[in-house]
Amino acid sequence: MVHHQNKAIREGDNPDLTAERVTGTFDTHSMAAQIYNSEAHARRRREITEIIAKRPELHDTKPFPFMTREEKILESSRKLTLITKHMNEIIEPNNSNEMFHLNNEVLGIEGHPMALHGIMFIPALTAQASEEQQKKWLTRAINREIVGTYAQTELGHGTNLQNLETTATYDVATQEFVLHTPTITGLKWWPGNLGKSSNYAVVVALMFIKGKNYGPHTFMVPLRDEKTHQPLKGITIGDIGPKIAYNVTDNGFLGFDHYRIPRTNLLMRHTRVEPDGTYVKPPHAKINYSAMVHVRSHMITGQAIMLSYALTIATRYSSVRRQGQIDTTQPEVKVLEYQTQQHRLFPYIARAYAFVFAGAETVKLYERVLEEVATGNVSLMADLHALTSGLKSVVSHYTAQGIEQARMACGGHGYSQASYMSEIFGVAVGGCTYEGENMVMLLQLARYLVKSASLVKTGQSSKLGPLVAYLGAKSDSTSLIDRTPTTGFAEYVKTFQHIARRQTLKAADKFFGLMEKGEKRPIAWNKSSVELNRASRLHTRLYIVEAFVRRVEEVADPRLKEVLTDLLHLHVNYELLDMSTYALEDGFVSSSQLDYVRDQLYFYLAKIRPNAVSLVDSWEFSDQELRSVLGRRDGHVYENLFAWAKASPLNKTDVLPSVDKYLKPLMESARASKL
Ligand SMILES: CCCCC/C=C\C/C=C\C/C=C\CCC(=O)SCCNC(=O)CCNC(=O)[C@H](O)C(C)(C)COP(=O)(O)OP(=O)(O)OC[C@H]1O[C@@H](n2cnc3c(N)ncnc32)[C@H](O)[C@@H]1OP(=O)(O)O
Ligand SMILES: Cc1cc2nc3c(=O)[nH]c(=O)nc-3n(C[C@H](O)[C@H](O)[C@H](O)COP(=O)(O)OP(=O)(O)OC[C@H]3O[C@@H](n4cnc5c(N)ncnc54)[C@H](O)[C@@H]3O)c2cc1C
Repeated sequence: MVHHQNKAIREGDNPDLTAERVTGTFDTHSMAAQIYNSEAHARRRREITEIIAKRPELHDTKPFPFMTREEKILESSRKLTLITKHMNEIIEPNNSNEMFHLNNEVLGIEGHPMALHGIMFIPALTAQASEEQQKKWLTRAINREIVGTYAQTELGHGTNLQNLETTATYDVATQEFVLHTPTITGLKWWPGNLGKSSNYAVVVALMFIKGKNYGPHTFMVPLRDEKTHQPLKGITIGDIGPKIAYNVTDNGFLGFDHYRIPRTNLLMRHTRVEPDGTYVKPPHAKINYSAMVHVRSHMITGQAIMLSYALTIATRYSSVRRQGQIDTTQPEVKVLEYQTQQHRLFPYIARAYAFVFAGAETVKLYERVLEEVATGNVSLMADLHALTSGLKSVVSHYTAQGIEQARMACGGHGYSQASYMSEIFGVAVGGCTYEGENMVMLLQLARYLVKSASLVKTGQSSKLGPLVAYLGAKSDSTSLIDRTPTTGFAEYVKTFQHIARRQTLKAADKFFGLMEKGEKRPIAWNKSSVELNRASRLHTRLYIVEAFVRRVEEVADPRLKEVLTDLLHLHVNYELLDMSTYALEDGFVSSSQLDYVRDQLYFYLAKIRPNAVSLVDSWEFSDQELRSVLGRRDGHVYENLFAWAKASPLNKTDVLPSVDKYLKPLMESARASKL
């Protein structure tokens, strides 16, 4: 038996797809270890996939697109119950990476009744509840004795937390907080699983003590009776209705009518209210925003995975779809042979790898900050906030763009729900909004960049943190791309640094200049905000390139290193062309240098071509996880598209009741009137 580098090869597969896999130059299991950050985890993912494959009760009973929302929620609850019961037979206890994979395989990306329980409720309790409170609630939450969510956003306010309307007013006499929703716009609106599933929530409300507003604080709030699941008195609660996607999750609304909770339900790890109403300040004003930072840190990887779903589907399908000829004397080609198709897909494959490498670094930094904050050291919170704000915005933006490109690359069949592209897009694009609207989060990073620019301008560059140290460096007068015998990545990094530095300093100049001319700070900020956000994007894209370079430098296996180096070449050339306006503006890069960059790009599209399928196979998504007829591992697309269509609920009968009721009489009366 021949041992291929690509471990997805099986007998009986579509030969067009097998031919792609045979040309792969690297071991896909080893690449999976890069993607998932360790050989052990990549192996465990495969083991979990195998266990699930052998348990039909954990499989979808029919394709998701054929289910109603209610059916999907029922089906998801059934499987959630099973995996809760058999968790220890499938994954290692409390291993969040394994849990993430188990959920994606069994429950899928459309959410489930305990999605927010794991993503935000438990992280909020872990970071913000005191030890005593954790003893009371955290263990019960981890055991799934109670189900919770994170209720912050309201109908009228999501971004501007200072103007939330839900109030928590301390009553010294009873030592209780009184939660109240004063208006319709003060209703909590959007929290995942709030509508129907959760019986508790970490609620964010403005805290008032003796008439003074202390701003947003987090409270543990019971919402429903633990036995009957009926809403408790004083609570109005429900589902907000269907969304673009993610409809298995019951995003909800919630109102309070003078609803009382004990003083000790204020989450008190970092902040306290004494029985007499004395307020004890936290060590950092935004310490209670930790659940948001948790999601922002982890969603970089989550987004990379969704982008890779779409790219896996489109790249496999492009290898079995034959349409048209390049050489008219030859048979029809696989659509992946077209340079335009490669240009549509391969730069996004490179981005998906870049994002997952950046995501791994972010999670590491997050874990470090979490540990430090637990001991009272808040020094890295601002850096983490700036980094994750930029990354969540840039990565979710390009993920959505990439998924849409992948859908279009599948032609007509990409528009069918059999491709699953619309759901992947719908779920992923939510990431541009949740956890901070992208523009808003870029502006958060811009605050950090402007402060850093001030240090540079006042000769204090030595005080710059490592993520922005390049802002204080001196630039070469022109880029050395194509001017040195072997143009390496260092030249590209220097060019990206130059572009990001120039835009940051320019945007900061504009902002400070407007203030010097007499504009008030917030007005000057608003008038500079498009330029500021450009700086934030460039800074973040520089970080992503650097993370990619760091990873490639670490790789020892020469075959992996070669293909990852090819991907990195593709990435830096594509990125530079995409931001060439900035590079051309001050003549740092000339148009002849851009011609070189373009040639490099085409060279690497062609070089990557034989490895394209192996690069997407390396993500090791099972068919169950992808839920896409077009993206099937075996490449047998056409017969399965036909089977899928035949299974459509509309095809259960030959004549629909709507035809009997309306169309037949309509046609009959039209015919009769002609007589
Ligand atoms: C785990 C796996 C994940 C995979 C995910 C997969 C699928 C997920 C599916 C579904 C979605 C799941 C969850 C979504 C849940 C939500 O959406 S929860 C709601 C999220 N809401 C937001 O993100 C709101 C956005 N707004 C804000 O964060 C804040 O309002 C703000 C814009 C940051 C401003 O805050 P405010 O208190 O008004 O700030 P102020 O102007 O007073 O001060 C600004 C200074 O504060 C610093 N700062 C802000 N935040 C932080 C922070 N977190 N850490 C450190 N510092 C922070 C900021 O830098 C400013 O500092 P200056 O020094 O003054 O510049
Ligand atoms: C799928 C999904 C799941 C969610 N899950 C949860 C959840 O579990 N819990 C929860 O509490 N919330 C949740 N949310 C809510 C989400 O966090 C908010 O919708 C998000 O933070 C954006 O806030 P907003 O809706 O108020 O947008 P808005 O702030 O109203 O944004 C509208 C526009 O105004 C702009 N804008 C607003 N403020 C500024 C500013 N200061 N400067 C410049 N431009 C600005 C924005 O850029 C945007 O273009 C979820 C949302 C979605 C879509």
